[in-house]
Amino acid sequence: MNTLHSIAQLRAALARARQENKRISLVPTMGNLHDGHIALVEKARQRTDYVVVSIFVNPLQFGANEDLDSYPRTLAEDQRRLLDAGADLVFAPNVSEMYPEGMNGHTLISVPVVSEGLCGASRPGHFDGVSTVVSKLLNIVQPDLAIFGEKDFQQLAVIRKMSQDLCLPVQIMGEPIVRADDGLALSSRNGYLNEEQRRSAPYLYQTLLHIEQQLGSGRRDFAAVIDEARVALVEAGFRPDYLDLRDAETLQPATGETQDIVILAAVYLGTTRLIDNLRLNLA
Ligand SMILES: Nc1ncnc2c1ncn2[C@@H]1O[C@H](COP(=O)(O)OP(=O)(O)OP(=O)(O)O)[C@@H](O)[C@H]1O
Ligand SMILES: CC(C)(CO)[C@@H](O)C(=O)[O-]
Ligand code: BAL
Repeated sequence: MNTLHSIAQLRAALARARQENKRISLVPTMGNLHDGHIALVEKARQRTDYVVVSIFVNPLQFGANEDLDSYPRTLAEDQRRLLDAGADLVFAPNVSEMYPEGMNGHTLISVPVVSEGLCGASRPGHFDGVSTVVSKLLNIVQPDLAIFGEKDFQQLAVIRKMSQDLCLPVQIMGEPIVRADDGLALSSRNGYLNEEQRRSAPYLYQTLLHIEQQLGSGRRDFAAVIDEARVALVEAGFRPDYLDLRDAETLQPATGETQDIVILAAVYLGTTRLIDNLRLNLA
């Protein structure tokens, strides 16, 4: 397994794989890999012959007051995990390789509607940064398949729409959330939590399960169900950013008619922002 830092080297390596008629997949990440990332790599290995994992902490998707500088960068450990997981190639460019003329004035990909609201409202410009870097990575690697986690539910919806609207010749696949034994969705940012916060954190998923149970038992007063859950989160020490019921396909607010629902949440625990979601069918 090679780690390459330049686009030119990567393209040369991929040309060789293509000559051998290999089907290529891409798993885009920001590194600090955990079992959630490894599940994506394993799916990529099952589906394709040649797995590329990108590791790039993309400054374009971070807001001015966010954790770009403190985001964990653990390339050596990530390489060990990817070797064990059977990845073929790691692409770990630095910022100047991806943005040689800087980020000011760089072309932006902006996906309307689906990137507005939720994380898009709390993190202005975030999804333009994600869409832009993902489209660059897809153009650089030109994979047959690209795999993303459903933990970043809105991100996956944004990437699917971008890919469809721009006729990108790639299959976009989403993979289920991998959780710790206590239910907390794995995330690099869990590493920011102190011991006490880490003990409280699974309550977020328990809250989603409770909402699912309420809806499953027939409640349709969505606003009240959400308000009760929000109060419970606050009482448990969380600061909710959003907690919402959406149509899982369109991400528009769920109505009494919506069957395919996703409960979407972003909360702060101390200064750490956690996201999670749960999809359910009310048919
Ligand atoms: N627990 C998880 N289960 C499945 N996929 C995941 C999980 N966590 C992250 N992913 C996916 O891995 C890919 C890379 O995500 P990223 O490197 O940002 O990891 P992360 O742990 O979500 O980090 P962050 O804390 O920044 O959200 C994304 O497609 C993301 O949805
Ligand atoms: C898709 C991604 C790698 C783009 O930087 C990032 O948003 C992430 O890790 O989910
Ligand atoms: N996991 C999505 C990347 C981000 O939060 O910036």
